[in-house]
Amino acid sequence: MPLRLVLLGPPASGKGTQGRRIAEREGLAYLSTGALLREELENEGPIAEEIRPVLARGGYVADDTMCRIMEPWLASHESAGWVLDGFPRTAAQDDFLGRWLDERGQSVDAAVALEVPQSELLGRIERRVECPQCRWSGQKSETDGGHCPKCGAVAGPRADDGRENFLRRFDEFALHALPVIERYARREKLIRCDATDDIGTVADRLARYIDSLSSHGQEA
Ligand SMILES: Nc1ncnc2c1ncn2[C@@H]1O[C@H](COP(=O)(O)OP(=O)(O)O)[C@@H](O)[C@H]1O
Repeated sequence: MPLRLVLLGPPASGKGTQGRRIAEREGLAYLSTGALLREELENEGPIAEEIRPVLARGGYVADDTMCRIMEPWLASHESAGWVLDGFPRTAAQDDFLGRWLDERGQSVDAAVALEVPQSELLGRIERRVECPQCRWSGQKSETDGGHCPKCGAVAGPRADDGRENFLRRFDEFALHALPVIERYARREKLIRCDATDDIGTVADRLARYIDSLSSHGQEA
């Protein structure tokens, strides 16, 4: 059975960095909804006007819109394993995902909650850059003199990574996404992972959790 994972955690907790590593290691597809939305903005796609003010103020995009975006992606990855970074972020999105998978006899195998104190997150946000070409994202210190380590394009700060925007996103996380984390805890599908250490240490920790998932069902 392909592995289906969701990554949960506050802004800058490392969902993108760790999500890509997990996907690469396990041979899974990876989707960042945040990157998808930023691409939509840059390409002036059909929902660009709707989402522009929402992203600018650090709010969450409407559930209906998010589910409409997710449906074709899920459909085109129906028989694949995947790592979702940024979805579901609300109870309604979690209901949608659960229904969609259930109709196909599938389910989320585990949710990984990356835990980092808020004081550390703010520092990470201030140092974060993203590549406009391949959407690699990481700390400025990981770039090659400002160039993306993956494709070489010039990486720069995200427009939504100011302090005020971060604080609003953090509030949205506490209000909407924490209850989703609690849902997975009640379903006994939650892996809580201390994500304060360096990238390699957190990646090794996650790899151990995921290995034990694959070999013992959900008993990680
Ligand atoms: N599932 C979602 N539901 C609502 N809004 C979303 C969702 N995924 C992404 N977004 C929007 O995209 C923004 C950026 O997301 P992301 O790149 O994951 O950054 P972060 O996790 O640092 O907030 C969010 O602040 C929100 O406005």
